[in-house]
Amino acid sequence: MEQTIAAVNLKEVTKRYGSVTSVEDLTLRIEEGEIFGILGPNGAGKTTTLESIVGMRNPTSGTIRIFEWDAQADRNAIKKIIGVQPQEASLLPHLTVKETLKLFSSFYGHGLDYRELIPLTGLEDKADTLVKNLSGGQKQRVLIAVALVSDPKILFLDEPTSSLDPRARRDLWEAILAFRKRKRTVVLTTHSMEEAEALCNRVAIMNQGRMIALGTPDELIHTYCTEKIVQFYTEDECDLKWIESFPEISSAAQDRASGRTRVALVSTNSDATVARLCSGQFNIGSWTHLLIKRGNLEDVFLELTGKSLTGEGA
Ligand SMILES: Nc1ncnc2c1ncn2[C@@H]1O[C@H](COP(=O)(O)OP(=O)(O)OP(=O)(O)O)[C@@H](O)[C@H]1O
Repeated sequence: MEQTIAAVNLKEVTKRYGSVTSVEDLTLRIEEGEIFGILGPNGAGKTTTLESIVGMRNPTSGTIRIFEWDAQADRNAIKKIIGVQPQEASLLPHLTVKETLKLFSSFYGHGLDYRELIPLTGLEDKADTLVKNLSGGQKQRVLIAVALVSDPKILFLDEPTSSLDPRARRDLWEAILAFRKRKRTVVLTTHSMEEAEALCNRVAIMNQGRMIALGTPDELIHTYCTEKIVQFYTEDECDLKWIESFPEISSAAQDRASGRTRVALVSTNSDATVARLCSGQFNIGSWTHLLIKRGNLEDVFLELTGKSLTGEGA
C-alpha cells in the first residue's frame, strides 16, 4: 500500500556541537493536519529539532523532508510553504497591529489578508493599537499572525505560550486550533504538559537529545501511568494499614481538614478499588465525594525518566 507523503519526515537525525549531542538518532513522521507537540525539559533538544526542520540549522547526519522537499537542498521551496513564529524584535513598535500585518502581507504575492488574520488570532479589539502598547500575550498573538501571513501549510512555533498568563495562553490555544481547522499542520515545542494535552493530537517526548516516547497523550498516559488515585472523604480517620493490605492498593494517605478526612488511594486497578469501597470492604463507614484521578503527561515523564519536567529527582 502506498503511504501518503508526510508533512515532516525525519530519518536518523543527529545534531552535534563538538562533544555535545543536542539531538540523537531522531526518526519521526508528522502527518498533514496534525498539531504535533515536541515536549521535554530544558536542554532536551526541542529547539534544535524545530530549527533543523525549518532549515535554520544543519543536522550533523540524517535526512529531513518537508512534503517532497529536502530541508537543506530545497530551502527556497520550503520557505514558501512554512510559517515560523518570528522573534519579538522583528516587530516595529510604532506601527499598529493592522499596519504590521499589512506590511508583512506586502512581502508575499499571495497569502492571508489582515482582515482574515485579525479575527483568526483574536486581535479584533487591538487592530488600531500600536505594537509598543500591546501586552506580552497580545504581542505573541501578533507574532503568530505574522507567521500566518503567507497562509503556510505548516506552522512552526517554539514555546509559543511560555511567557503568557493563563488567560492569554488559552486565547492563543484558540488561535492555534482555529488555524488547524483550516486543515493545516502545526508543529510546536513546549515545556508544558498541560498545553500538550490541551492542544496536541500527538506528542514526542524528548530527554537529553533522544525521543523517549511518541503517541497521543491518551496512549502515553494509558501505557505509562498504570496507577490511578481514588480519592474520597470520610468522617473519621481510616485504618490505612488494612486498606493497604488489598493487592491493587500501592499506597494510601489521609489528611484531616474542616472536620473531615480526605483519603487518597493509589491503585493499579481503580475499578476493583471502587468496588471494594462500595461494598464496604475498607471498613470506613460512610464516605462522600468520590473522585478518580488519572495520570497526566507530567507523570508519564516522571515514569520514563525518574525526574519531573522541572528537573527535580523523584
Ligand atoms: N549552538 C549551540 N552550540 C552548542 N550547544 C548547543 C547549541 N544549541 C544547543 N546546544 C545544546 O544542545 C542541547 C539542546 O538544546 P536545545 O536548545 O535544543 O534544547 P531545548 O529542549 O529547546 O531547551 P529549552 O527548553 O531550554 O529551550 C543543550 O544541551 C544545549 O546547550
